[in-house]
Amino acid sequence: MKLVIGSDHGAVELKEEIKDLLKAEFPDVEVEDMGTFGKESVDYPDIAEKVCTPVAKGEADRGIVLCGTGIGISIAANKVKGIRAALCHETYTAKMSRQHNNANILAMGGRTTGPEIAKEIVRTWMTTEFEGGRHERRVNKIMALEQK
Ligand SMILES: O=C(CO)[C@H](O)[C@H](O)[C@H](O)COP(=O)(O)O
Repeated sequence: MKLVIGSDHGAVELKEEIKDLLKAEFPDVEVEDMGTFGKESVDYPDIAEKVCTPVAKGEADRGIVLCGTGIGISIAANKVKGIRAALCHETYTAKMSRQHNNANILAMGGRTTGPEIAKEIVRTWMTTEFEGGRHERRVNKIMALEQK
């Protein structure tokens, strides 16, 4: 699996924690960091675009986007055709976002979610599969909205 990750200046430290977790616990996952790489202020829609474009094109399988709250970057991510971004603050939502929504982008907030909770969310999100069935019909309807 290839995973792309990115954050604005509000979650650079959390991005590093998550990259360390992925390296340690998911060594087979290829991780590409799309920035940002410092504390200088950047605009989260630019980061959302950098992460979501390769996922939407099928060049990466999944992505993780981070900003201060996760709100702005998840809104931006969901504007990219083909993206289903889920903003998660705890593991139940992360699990459901995979089982029911087949989320291909996980969003979290570096100013709202502590690193240990965030790591649990990532573990859950990375290891939960889409259930299909009735959920596939609904996900297909979500994707059809992009054509209207
Ligand atoms: O978009 C956001 C909120 O929806 C993110 O939290 C941003 O990181 C935040 O808005 C950035 O704020 P800053 O005051 O420019 O650091």
